[in-house]
Amino acid sequence: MTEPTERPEPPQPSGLTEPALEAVQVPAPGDAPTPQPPAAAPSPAPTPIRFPSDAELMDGPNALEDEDWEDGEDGEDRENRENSPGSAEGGLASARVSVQIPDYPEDFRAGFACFVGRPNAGKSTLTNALVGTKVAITSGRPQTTRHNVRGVVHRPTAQLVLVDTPGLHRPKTLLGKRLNDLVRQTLADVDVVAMCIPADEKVGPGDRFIARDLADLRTPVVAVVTKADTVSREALAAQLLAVDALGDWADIVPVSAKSGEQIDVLEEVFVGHLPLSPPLYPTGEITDEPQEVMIAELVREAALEGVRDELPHSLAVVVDEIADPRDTSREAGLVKGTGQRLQVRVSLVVERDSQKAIVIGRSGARLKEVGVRARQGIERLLGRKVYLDLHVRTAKDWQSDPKALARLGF
Ligand SMILES: Nc1nc2c(ncn2[C@@H]2O[C@H](COP(=O)(O)OP(=O)(O)OP(=O)(O)O)[C@@H](O)[C@H]2O)c(=O)[nH]1
Repeated sequence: MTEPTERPEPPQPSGLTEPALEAVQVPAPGDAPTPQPPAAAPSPAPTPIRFPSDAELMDGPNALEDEDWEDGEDGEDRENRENSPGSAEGGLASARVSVQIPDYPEDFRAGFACFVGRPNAGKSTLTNALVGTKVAITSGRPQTTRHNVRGVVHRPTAQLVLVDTPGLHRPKTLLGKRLNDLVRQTLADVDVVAMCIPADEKVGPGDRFIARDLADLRTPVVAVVTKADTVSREALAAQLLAVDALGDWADIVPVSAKSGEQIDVLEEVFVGHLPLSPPLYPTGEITDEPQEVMIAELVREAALEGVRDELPHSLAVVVDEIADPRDTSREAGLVKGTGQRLQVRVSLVVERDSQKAIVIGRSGARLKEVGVRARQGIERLLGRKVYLDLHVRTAKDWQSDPKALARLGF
């Protein structure tokens, strides 16, 4: 997976190919080109080169503004001009400039925002609401987010890259500790952090734990009171006061990702903290998560629908193989009778056999439902028909086994 804190190389704005001014070459007087006779021809007496006087140079055309000096100019013409003896242009002929006109405004801002907050605070839903499409998985079960899913919000004057993190929490397992480290690493490197606190739950020890952690951070932190639609105006006002007392915030914004209320305000607040920068992602790109991660997340989301509390922590999903029948270079390993469907093989890894039974369900009924739901999401994501093959495996206590964690991509 791409490191969440990595600032990607800004993409080349379309139509621009050379860095500004890189191509400028103004030769020194001694560099005036000397005509070379053809190798085989008898050497005529060399034409003496007269370097123009200062007055001639001042009167002559300014090579940097010379309109005739277009890229389309025929090479022969150029050579003739360069070689024309005594010409003032001969001395300055190779002076050339390429000017870049950026296709984004001068005051364009771009950068990263990161959500933190206790599990289930609404971070993934908020990411999706800001991006305007589903890029992060959500579920009613805590800790469904394991990866830094990025969504990119494109606006005419700004680009906001959202980094969704697992919730910071008191670690109980090795996985828990690694997740916390991952979050801290991310926070130090983004332009603005948003701490999510749900409107419908009292500020508690979990929030205080995170707020304390954020206090040492140099990055500005905005408090976001999520799920504002779930409470009355009075209750929301009381929650805003409680959140205000919790830390030293750059801003406090109540939002509802469900109704869309105040999402635009939050966006504006985030953009205000971003540096002046060219766009970081090409227009239209909304996430840089690898396709396989998106597929695995869709399967995990489908598998977590309606299961008991313990499972979300114990379930990992890995894409084992993606085989395309349209790829004529491969024949082996394709399932016959599935037509041109992309064949996606995925493993659902649990910690105990009892969990395996839950995921599979009676006579495989649950797994079948998971497959149908996940396949629909994957087909929407990829824009083509998919044959989805799900396998459930047990890897005993994988959350506390460093080798198993590495194999599962943590
Ligand atoms: N009514 C309402 N529910 C919301 C809102 N935002 C999120 N939820 C619900 O809250 C639950 C948790 O939302 P998520 O976005 O998965 O929360 P999260 O913070 O990403 O959770 P973790 O991945 O566990 O850290 C889901 O059931 C959402 O549907 C909102 O604005 N209004």
